[in-house]
Amino acid sequence: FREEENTLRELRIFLRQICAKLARNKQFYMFSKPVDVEEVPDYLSVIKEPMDLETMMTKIDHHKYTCAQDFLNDIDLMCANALEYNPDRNPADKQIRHRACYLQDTAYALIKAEMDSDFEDNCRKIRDDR
Ligand SMILES: COC(=O)[C@H](Cc1ccco1)c1ccncc1
Repeated sequence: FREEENTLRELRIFLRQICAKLARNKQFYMFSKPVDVEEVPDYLSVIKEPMDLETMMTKIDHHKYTCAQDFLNDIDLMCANALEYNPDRNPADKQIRHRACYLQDTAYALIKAEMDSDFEDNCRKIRDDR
């Protein structure tokens, strides 16, 4: 219906703002584009479903997200990938894990702070009815 399309359009505009804000943050540069498999040849043998902010921006444009939780599920995936691929207790791995957790908490906080819960409930209803 037209009302549903208006709601989903508003969701896409909102999610693009969140995604752009995260991608602008210098601390999250390693999440802004796909991990370079030239640089890490074994990445795809360890991580079955890579995810990054540029890919998420494209998914918004392709109408892949019908509610904020779908978007946050990809944030969770991106974070889990970083924890899985960088598990060691050396400083580099510890820093990327910390950044992954910081990005995840920031994404949830931004969405909770700026999204009306009735709006998200409406989006979830549209998703579940589809
Ligand atoms: C989400 O980013 C990653 O998991 C890669 C893994 C990686 C290891 C070596 C090259 O890339 C990363 C990039 C930059 N700094 C830390 C780790």
